[in-house]
Amino acid sequence: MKIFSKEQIYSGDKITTERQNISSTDLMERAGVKIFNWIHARMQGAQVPIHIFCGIGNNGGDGLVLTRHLITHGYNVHTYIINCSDKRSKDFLINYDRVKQVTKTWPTLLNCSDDFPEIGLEDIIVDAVFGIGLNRPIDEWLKNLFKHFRSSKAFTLSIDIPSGLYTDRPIVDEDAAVWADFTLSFASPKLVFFLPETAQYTQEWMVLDIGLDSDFLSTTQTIAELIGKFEILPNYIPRHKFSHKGNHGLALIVGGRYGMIGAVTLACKAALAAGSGLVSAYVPKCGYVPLQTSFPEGMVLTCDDEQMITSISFQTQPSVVGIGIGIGTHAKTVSAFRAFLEQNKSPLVVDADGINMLSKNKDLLKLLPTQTVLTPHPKELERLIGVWKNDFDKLEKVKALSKEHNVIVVIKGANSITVFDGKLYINTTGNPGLATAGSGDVLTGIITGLIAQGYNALVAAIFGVYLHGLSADIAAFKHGYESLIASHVIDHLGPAFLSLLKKTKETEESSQSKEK
Ligand SMILES: NC(=O)C1=CN([C@@H]2O[C@H](COP(=O)(O)OP(=O)(O)OC[C@H]3O[C@@H](n4cnc5c(N)ncnc54)[C@H](OP(=O)(O)O)[C@@H]3O)[C@@H](O)[C@H]2O)[C@@H](O)CC1
Ligand SMILES: Nc1ncnc2c1ncn2[C@@H]1O[C@H](COP(=O)(O)OP(=O)(O)O)[C@@H](O)[C@H]1O
Ligand SMILES: [K+]
Repeated sequence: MKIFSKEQIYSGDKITTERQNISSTDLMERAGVKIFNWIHARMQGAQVPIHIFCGIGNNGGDGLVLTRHLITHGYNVHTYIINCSDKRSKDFLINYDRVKQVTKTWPTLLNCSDDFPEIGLEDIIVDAVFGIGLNRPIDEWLKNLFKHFRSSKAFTLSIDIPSGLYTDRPIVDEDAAVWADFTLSFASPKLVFFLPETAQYTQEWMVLDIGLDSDFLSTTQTIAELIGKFEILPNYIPRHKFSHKGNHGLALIVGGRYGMIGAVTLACKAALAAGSGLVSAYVPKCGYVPLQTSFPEGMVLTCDDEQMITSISFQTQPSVVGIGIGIGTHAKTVSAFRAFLEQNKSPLVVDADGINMLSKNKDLLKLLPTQTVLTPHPKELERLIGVWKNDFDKLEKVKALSKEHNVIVVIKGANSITVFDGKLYINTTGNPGLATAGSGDVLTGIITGLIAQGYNALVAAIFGVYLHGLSADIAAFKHGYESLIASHVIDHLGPAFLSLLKKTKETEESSQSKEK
């Protein structure tokens, strides 16, 4: 699903009204009706007090359309206008007048020094204060209003975006935005729903289709895309009946040191379970017996050193090399890594200490083949790009690194983001059960295994992150978040592939889906 920028949404609005020959008021009516339908389907006329807080722009206008339809359907509605500015949008004013036609009770005007209305625990708050048009910090009174929402503990539904959040900037203060239970967003979810500093402001979200021009929707290139099942499926490469292991590549995992052989084992197993035809490990000698014992499907190559990798040389030509897991950053290992990069001809996936070595020896970045996949966790990323001021700054820094060295960077975490060529691919699978030792090693193995069998590096990174999360989601049903361990993610890769290919509704990967 595309994630449009604020500018793109405004232009989509304009194009739609022109091409469909409708007014902006008509489009607002559509938006408000969609929200009404969503509420009505769930509330079925229940007389729970609904408090609708409207700003004076078009987000407030949406709130007023909703007010009118709720009133005409007999709901218990209390509408408030946040009267902090003299400017009112045209469609706000039109809908303000239209409310008059359905009730004798005018919305309550809240001047920005007034007391707040009482909100009961069982009531519902609709937040239509600001949408994507917020353009400056909000004042103290508004912050206190948002705090009042929060302390009421009433269910809070935000329209389009939790008020107070910008689409393209961080907020400085957690009281400066509404903490929504649910957000109904128009046209596309907003990027801030997926970033660590702002995701907390909405627990759940859904996109409402308001019939924007279909050409606009399909041809507009966005800088961010949400990756779900329907983005992944077209990239899936089916197996041929007569294929043999030689058709599905050789993945080589290079890493490990004394005490860190388990990480390599996890990555190797994951590469095989992701579909690589053959998998080899390249480890120090101490890894030979454990790997041969615990990973009978694999081959094991060793360097001369017992405890750590001091040279990397092998006779085979792997389809891809996954390097860095548990490898350490000893000077001898750095030299071996440098020598390897100078003559390497295979595509690369670099993780963990591989990334740490790149961070400490930035000249090595120049030796990476194009479209190398880097999979840093937040600390590794910080070593690589430096401290960031906020999520937006982080994304810019990663884009710059990716562009300069022509590499694909997977920013790991909840909603991992794969960055390449200025574009962000935001993952929708995965759960906090993945916050466990070794889950990153499994991810590296999966991506390496996908490249081995012929997926291009960008697809492998996006698909690998998706599959890793999906497998963890399936495994979490059995094991719960706490008991989920990295091996379970490998064990459930099979069910993850199957669920991806199954055509039933139950395979929908997330409740956060586009409206049907
Ligand atoms: N296709 C779609 O997606 C559709 C979108 N629609 C809806 O339109 C929404 C966007 O509407 P919008 O452009 O009127 O902006 P909105 O967010 O209502 O706020 C602007 C007002 O707030 C004010 N203001 C700003 N900052 C402030 C501050 N800190 N403190 C105080 N005031 C502040 C600002 O004042 P000004 O800068 O003019 O002085 C202005 O008056 C969008 O989110 C969606 O809900 C649908 O109706 C139809 C289809
Ligand atoms: N809360 C979370 N929700 C979803 N995925 C998560 C969460 N926490 C961690 N992950 C995923 O788990 C993996 C952890 O990787 P990493 O920190 O490198 O682990 P390790 O070094 O132990 O192998 C990443 O793929 C990350 O995206
Ligand atoms: K809002």
